[in-house]
Amino acid sequence: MITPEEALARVFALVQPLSTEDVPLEYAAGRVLRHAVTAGRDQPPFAASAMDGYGVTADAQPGDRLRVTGQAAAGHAFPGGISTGEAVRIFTGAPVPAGVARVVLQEDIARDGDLITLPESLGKSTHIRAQAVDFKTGDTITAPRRLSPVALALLAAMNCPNVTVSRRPDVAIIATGDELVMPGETPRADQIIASNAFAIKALAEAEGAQARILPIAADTETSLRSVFELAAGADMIVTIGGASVGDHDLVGPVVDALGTKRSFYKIAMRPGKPLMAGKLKGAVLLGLPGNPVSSIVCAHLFMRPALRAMQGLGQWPMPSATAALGCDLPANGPRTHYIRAALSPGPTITPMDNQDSSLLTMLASADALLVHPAGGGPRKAGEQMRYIPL
Ligand SMILES: Nc1nc2c(c(=O)[nH]1)N[C@H]1C(S)=C(S)[C@@H](COP(=O)(O)OP(=O)(O)OC[C@H]3O[C@@H](n4cnc5c(N)ncnc54)[C@H](O)[C@@H]3O)O[C@H]1N2
Ligand code: MOO
Repeated sequence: MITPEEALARVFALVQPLSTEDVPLEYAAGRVLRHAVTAGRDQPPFAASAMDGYGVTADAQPGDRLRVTGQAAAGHAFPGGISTGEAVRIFTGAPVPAGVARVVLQEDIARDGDLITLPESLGKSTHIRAQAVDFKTGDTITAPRRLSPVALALLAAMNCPNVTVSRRPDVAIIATGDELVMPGETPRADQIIASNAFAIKALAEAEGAQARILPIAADTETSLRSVFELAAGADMIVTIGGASVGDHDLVGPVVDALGTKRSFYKIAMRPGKPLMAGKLKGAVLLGLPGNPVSSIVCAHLFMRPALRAMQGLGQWPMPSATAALGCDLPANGPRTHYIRAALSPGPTITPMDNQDSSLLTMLASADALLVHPAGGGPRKAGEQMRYIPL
C-alpha cells in the first residue's frame, strides 16, 4: 500500500488547472485570482486630511490667531492655497490644499467668526496621509490567490471592476448503497440515512467548487452506470462507499468498465484505507470509502488539495501545525493514523475517546486530525505532535 504522501502526489498528477473566466468584482468572493492585477492609480491619489479640523501652514505656532479663508471636504477640494496667518477648514478625506503643512483637530481650536486660535501644543502628528501611502501606481496583487473579502476591497480601490479567475470546478458526488435513503425519507428497518455527501458537498464548496449530489446509486451495476451518466461533464467525480472488497462493493468494477485509468487503490492510512483515485473521461475520480469518518477525512486530505490545485493554487497538502499531546498515545500500526482530536489552549491536542470510523459524533466534535505516523512508537503526554486542523 502506498503512503498518504505518495497518494496525494498521484492525485495531483491527475489534476490539470482549469480554464479562466472574467467575473465582476462583486461576484468574485472566494474565487481564485489567476492573473495579477496592477494598480493604475495611487491611494490616496493626493495628500489627504486624516481628521476634521483646520489646515495650517508650516510656520503656524501654538496660540496663533489665524483667518479661515476657505473649506476643503472629501470630494470637494479647495482650489486655492493658504499663506502665513491663514487657515483652511478641512474634513477627513479632503485633499490637503497648497500651503497646508498640518491639520489641527477642531476640538482643540477656539473659533470666533472667521478667526481661530490654535491650542497651546500642536502635537506631533500632522494628521495628513501622504499621497500613495496605501498603494501606488504599478503596485500589484499577485496571482494565484483566493480572493478574500479584504482583497476584493483592495482591488476595488485599485479601480479594477473585473478579475480573471479560475472556472469553478464542477464536482459530482455519488453515494452508493442499498441501505441508504436521503434525509427526510422514511427508511426501512434495515436502512440508514445517507449523510456523507452533505459533508463532501460542503467541503467542495468551501474550496470554491460547484458541487451536486446525484441520486443514490443502488448496489447494482445498472444503477451505478446510470448515475455515472449523470456525472457527465464534471471535473471531479467523487463516489462514496462500495470501495471495499465485499460482494456488494461494485464501484471498482463499474468504474473500470467505464474506462477509468486507475492511479491507485488502497493506501496506508487509517481511516480511509480503501481510497481509490483515477481518471475517467477527463474527470478526476476519487472513490471514497463509505464509513462516514473515512469518507470525510479522505475528502479533507485529498479532495480539498486537488480542488485547490485545479483552480491553479499549486500542489500543497492541507496545512499542519504542532501541539503538545494531552495524554499518552500507544504505538501506531503500519498505517498513518489520522486521530480525531480536540485542541485546547497551549496548544494541547487530545484524542477523542473512540476512533471508530463510523462515528460522526466524534468527528463533529473534533478540531483536528492528530497525525501518528505509520510505525510510530508510543508517545508521552507533553510531546509535540503534528496535527491537521479540521
Ligand atoms: N474484509 C474487509 N472488510 C472491510 C475492509 C477490508 O479491508 N476488508 N475495509 C474496511 C474499511 S477500512 C472500510 S473504510 C470500509 C469501506 O467500505 P466501503 O467503501 O465498501 O463502504 P460501504 O461498505 O459501502 O460502507 C461502509 C459503511 O458506511 C456506511 N455508508 C456508506 N455510504 C454512506 C453514506 N453516504 N452515508 C452514511 N453512511 C454510509 C455503510 O452503511 C456502512 O456502514 O470497509 C471495511 N470493510
Ligand atoms: O480505513 Mo476504514 O476507513 O479504517 O474505516
